[in-house]
Formats: sequence, C-alpha cells, structure tokens
Amino acid sequence: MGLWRTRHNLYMWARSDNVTPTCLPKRAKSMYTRGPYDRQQEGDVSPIRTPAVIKHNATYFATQNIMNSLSKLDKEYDLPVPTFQSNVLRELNVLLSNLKLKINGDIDLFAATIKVMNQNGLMPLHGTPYLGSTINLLKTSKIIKTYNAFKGTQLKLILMFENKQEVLFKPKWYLESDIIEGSVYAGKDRYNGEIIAFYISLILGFPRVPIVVKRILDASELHETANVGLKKTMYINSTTKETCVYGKCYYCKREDPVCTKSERLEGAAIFHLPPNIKLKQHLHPWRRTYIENKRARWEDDNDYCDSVKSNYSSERVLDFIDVSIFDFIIGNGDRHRYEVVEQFNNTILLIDNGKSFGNPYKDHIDILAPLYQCCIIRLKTWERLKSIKGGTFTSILQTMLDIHETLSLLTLPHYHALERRLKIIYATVVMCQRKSDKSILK
Ligand SMILES: Nc1ncnc2c1ncn2[C@@H]1O[C@H](COP(=O)(O)OP(=O)(O)OP(=O)(O)O)[C@@H](O)[C@H]1O
Ligand SMILES: [Mn+2]
Repeated sequence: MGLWRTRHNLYMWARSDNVTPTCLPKRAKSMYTRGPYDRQQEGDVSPIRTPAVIKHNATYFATQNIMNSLSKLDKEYDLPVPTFQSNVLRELNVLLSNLKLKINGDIDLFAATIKVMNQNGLMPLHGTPYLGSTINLLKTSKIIKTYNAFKGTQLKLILMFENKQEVLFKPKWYLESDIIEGSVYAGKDRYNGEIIAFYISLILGFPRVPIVVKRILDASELHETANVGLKKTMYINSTTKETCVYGKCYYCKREDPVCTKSERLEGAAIFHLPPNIKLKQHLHPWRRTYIENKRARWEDDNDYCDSVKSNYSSERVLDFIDVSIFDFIIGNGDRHRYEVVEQFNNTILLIDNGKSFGNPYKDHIDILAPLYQCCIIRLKTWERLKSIKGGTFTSILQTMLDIHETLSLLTLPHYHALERRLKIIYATVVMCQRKSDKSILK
C-alpha cells in the first residue's frame, strides 16, 4: 500500500483526432472513404447531410463538467479504507488467497472452472479454491495442437491442451512500454491488456472475463503442434532465423507477421468457454461509427440515454454503465458489441479487452458516456469503487500480478493512469449526484 498514493497530474484528454484508424471492424473498413463529411470541412456548400462539425459537442461539455468536479473532489477519495471496515476488501483478501492456493489431488480443474459459471458471472466474486491451480495449469499444460482461430478480425491462435481444453492465444505485438498514438481504437491487440483486464474485472466485482494468463510458446512447440492450415502461414525469417506467423484473418497480411523473439512467442492465453456455453453478440448502443469525422448519435446528444432506456431493460442499462466504467479504466474504446450467454439469463460477458492500455497519458472520457449520460450507477458498483480508493486499487492489482504474472506487465505510467481514471469516475458520480434531486444509486 502507499506506493501509488501520489497525486497524479498527468491528465490529458483527447479531442476527436483525425488519425486514420489502423484497425477497423470489418463492417467499417470498406466504408472508410472520403465522403460528404470530408467535403463539408473543405468548404463545400452542397446540401449538408450531417450537422456541421460541432466544435463543442456533448462529449466536450461533459468532459468540462467532469474535470470541474474532479478539481473539487473531496480529499476523502485520496484516503484508503482500512480492510477491517470493508466487506469488499475482506472479500478481495479471500480472492487473493484463492489465487495463491495450490490444490493437490485428482481434480479436473477445467471442469471445475466451468461448473461455477452461472448468471452471476464466470466465478464467484471471491474466486474459487481452484483458481490459483487453474491459472497455473493454463500456463503450463502441454499443447498438442495449434491452429488459426477464425472468429473476430485479428490474428488469434487456438491452443489445444492434452485434455482437449482450448485457449485462445492473442500474440504480443508491442512492447509493454510502447504507446499507441491515434484514435481510441488504433493499433493491434495488446496481449498484456487482456491479462490485466482479467484481474481488474475481479477487483471491480465484474467476474465476467474468462481466465487469462501469459503464455510463452517456443518456436519448436509452434512447429510441432501447428496444423496444416497454420503451417501454410508460417515461415522462418532467413535473416533473424526467427519463426514468423501471419495467420488467416480479416487483418492478417503476409507482410505483417508476428515473430518469435529469441525463439519465444509471448501472448495472452484466454480460457475458451466450452461450446455448450453459447455466446450471443449484440451491437453496443454506445458504439463508435469507426468513420472519420462521423460521430455517433451519442457523441452529440446528451439525452441519448433516454432512447437507450426505452429500448433496454433497466438492468441492461446498468450493465452498460458497469461495462463503461471497466472500459474507461482499462482504456478500451472498442466495445463495438457486447456478448451475452443466453442460458445464463442473458448475462453480459466482458470478452475482447485487447484494445486496452494503449496510451497511459490519455483518458478517453467519452468511454464513460453511459455513466455520465444516464447518471445512474449500481449501488454495488459504487460501494466497490469507493472501497478501493486511495491507492488500494493498484496495490491489490500488483499483489495479484505478483502471484502468477509480473508487475512489469504494466509500466508505471499505466498504473498511474488506473488511479487517475478511478478518480475521474468518482468525480463523474459526484457530478451526477449534485445534478440530480433523486438518488442516482440503483
Ligand atoms: N474465451 C472465449 N471463449 C469462447 N469464445 C470466445 C472467447 N473469446 C472470444 N470468443 C469468441 O470469438 C469472437 C472473437 O473474439 P475477439 O472479439 O476477442 O476477437 P477480435 O479479433 O478482437 O474481434 P473484433 O475485431 O471483432 O473486435 C468473440 O466475439 C467471441 O464470440
Ligand atoms: Mn477486438
């Protein structure tokens, strides 16, 4: 504790930047052309199909108000809560011991991991006694087959273990210290983001991310286990002698492979849900347009939440708000869809967190739009957020990472960003409380 209890003044925020996204969802890529929106900026006076570029849009004003609230935020938000005063912190201590626990004996850990999944999430809030051992097993299980995963648009591999359990492998494309410039959804997946997002989901009380571990494949393992299809997209670089793979996917290109470094390929291994757990995808109502200079309705209309409220149940709206808090903290502005499990009462999952932790110096306040536009939050979420104030959040995260991973999965500026963003969320909720004469806690 205390390591991160400094005042963070690295705050920056992004106005809409005009950088071409390097990575767009499939449906948007072909639409990414110069259209009427660009002409309008160049002074064309032909009929206007969208409103003129509004310099001070809804996001701008919301950001101003949130930053104003942050500047007046009570000092109590800098002080940690003593563990004995907080049920949440006690629960997190149980989670920590479950992460550390090693179970010996003849238990099918993967079956045990699946058995606890239900409408409350993929595991109980305090984890399970099998959690530590399962993580360990995911990191060490022998891989018998490696092949291309065809879902989604980015390069992913499926690793199959001896007992047929599969993990989804998202390779490392960047150094942990790399800073992704450009739009909020720029760049490729950040493998470390997937891992950290798993731990953060547990701290925030949203156990809806399948278990993620760091896994290192060595070149010989890749060659020995790759199926025919994957092998066709693999080669050894004649200069470096490293193994490279470009795979098959929407954004996969022969000239843009991922290669081993010193014969090792690092990445995130994500527990693959069994086929009987059926995921259903829906478009997220607060998704972006992924078209330059074309804003989504929510970006210009601060009353947007009213229309969402009329189309979704109040619980689902509160889900979107929880998800926005999670995404704002990890810096993921690419939640273009959300996934639910029908047999678990359509409970929402947090799958695909790879576009997180791109730039520790930018806080994309607009990711919080569901929170500041609806101005409500689950009481449970708010209590949980308050119990990790004053440096406790990153202190717990570090304690967790120290068990199976390493603290250096995230650089110091990213840890600072996490604490800073948590305070921006406090400021947003306080702003909503001031604005409303009714309770905003649900
Ligand atoms: N752990 C998992 N278990 C089961 N299915 C999964 C898991 N992770 C992802 N999927 C499925 O694979 C799909 C693609 O995964 P993901 O969204 O991570 O890929 P992506 O390439 O980033 O996709 P996009 O470009 O659309 O964002 C998901 O929508 C989901 O249906
Ligand atoms: Mn994605």
